[in-house]
Amino acid sequence: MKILVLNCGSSSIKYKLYDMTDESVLAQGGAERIGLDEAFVKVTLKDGSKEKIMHDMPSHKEGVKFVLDLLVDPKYGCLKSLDEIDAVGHRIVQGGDLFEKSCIVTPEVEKGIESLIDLAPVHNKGHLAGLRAVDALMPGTPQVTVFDNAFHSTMPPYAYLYAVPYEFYTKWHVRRYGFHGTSHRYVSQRVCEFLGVDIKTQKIITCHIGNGASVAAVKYGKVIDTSMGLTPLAGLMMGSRSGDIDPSAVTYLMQKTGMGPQEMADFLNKQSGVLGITGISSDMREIENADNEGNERAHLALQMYNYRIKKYIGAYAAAMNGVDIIVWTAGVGENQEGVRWDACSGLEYLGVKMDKERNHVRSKEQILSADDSKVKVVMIPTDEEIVIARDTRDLVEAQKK
Ligand SMILES: Nc1ncnc2c1ncn2[C@@H]1O[C@H](COP(=O)(O)OP(=O)(O)O)[C@@H](O)[C@H]1O
Ligand SMILES: CC(=O)OP(=O)(O)O
Ligand SMILES: [Mg+2]
Repeated sequence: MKILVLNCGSSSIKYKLYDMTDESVLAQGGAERIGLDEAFVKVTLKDGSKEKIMHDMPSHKEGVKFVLDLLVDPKYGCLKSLDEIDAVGHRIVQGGDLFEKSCIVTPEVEKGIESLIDLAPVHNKGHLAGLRAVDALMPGTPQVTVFDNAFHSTMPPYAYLYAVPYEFYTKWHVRRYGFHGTSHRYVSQRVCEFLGVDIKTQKIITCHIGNGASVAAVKYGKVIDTSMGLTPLAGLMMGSRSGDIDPSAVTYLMQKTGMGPQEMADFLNKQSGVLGITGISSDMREIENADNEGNERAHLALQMYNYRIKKYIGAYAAAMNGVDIIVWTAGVGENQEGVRWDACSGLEYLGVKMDKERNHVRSKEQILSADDSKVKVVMIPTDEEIVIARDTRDLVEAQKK
């Protein structure tokens, strides 16, 4: 069975084509700057090298079409015909309380995802455009949606409710949902396989630190709390998102500046976080470089960023009455040793003792803590796409029966 996995962002499409007989990746790449000038696709070639192909993609429909064209291209692809693709799996960030499990796409599912656009404004619009583009270009091909909030659906009400009038929850579904669930699920399960322990006995804190970033408390295999909330804006400080902020600061600023809700939401999602503090970039590699060159705001942003991760680790150790494993994953978590080192320093009281040499590593399954550390700190490179491909295979096969 061949499965195409698509992660359609607001201006990007990441794709991976799998042969599910051995879960090998047949083709992969990513389109960027969709809807903007100078759009391009970066394709990983068979020898592992990457090539950038400039191509105008005014919308996701053209983006998906170009990705599909590349899959049947003799140089960049590996298929003779798109008919060889048995199913397409999509990452969907917000399923709200409509979707707590992966599902086969029907017109009702599409409508449900559309109704949730306001609760993941940066993400759901692109996902829907991707689903519809596949519908139009590969009619009849089964599609499966895998939701970022699904793994967090085990949180108890006392963790997911906000302390506002209860009707806000019953009428408007305002509550904590949590995101990056596919990643938190993958790394919490994988770290237990890696360490040879039973997940049902472990208290795990998973740190998914990428451009979007979140922490989850996974107790005995189930999420009991996570840092993102109603939308992916809450919790940690991120590339361009504020993370936690006093709601009064938001209403105060709206009064003072005359900004409306949409404009304010744009500021909090796109102009805040590391970008907002430094004025340099939302890309953590650039911030690390600027810090090394003595830029004070970059230094401050890193201190804020790491301090907030540390606070969530402490909070979730308290929530679980201890912690056995801390996992680091995603772009920053896998590549930036300084972030891991700072966020895990000063946690000796919890039984965390990092090993500097082991921590000097990138994107590899590896223990980062010292042998005598009570808590195992481990890096597990995330693989959201394989989880999506497996769910897609399972649902499509079950439907055939
Ligand atoms: N070698 C690297 N490759 C990719 N991202 C990296 C690397 N080192 C650091 N990063 C940082 O990781 C972040 C992107 O993480 P990623 O998990 O890809 O985010 P997202 O999936 O939310 O786009 C950026 O801030 C980037 O600077
Ligand atoms: C939910 C979320 O923040 O996703 P991403 O990290 O891909 O932006
Ligand atoms: Mg990501």
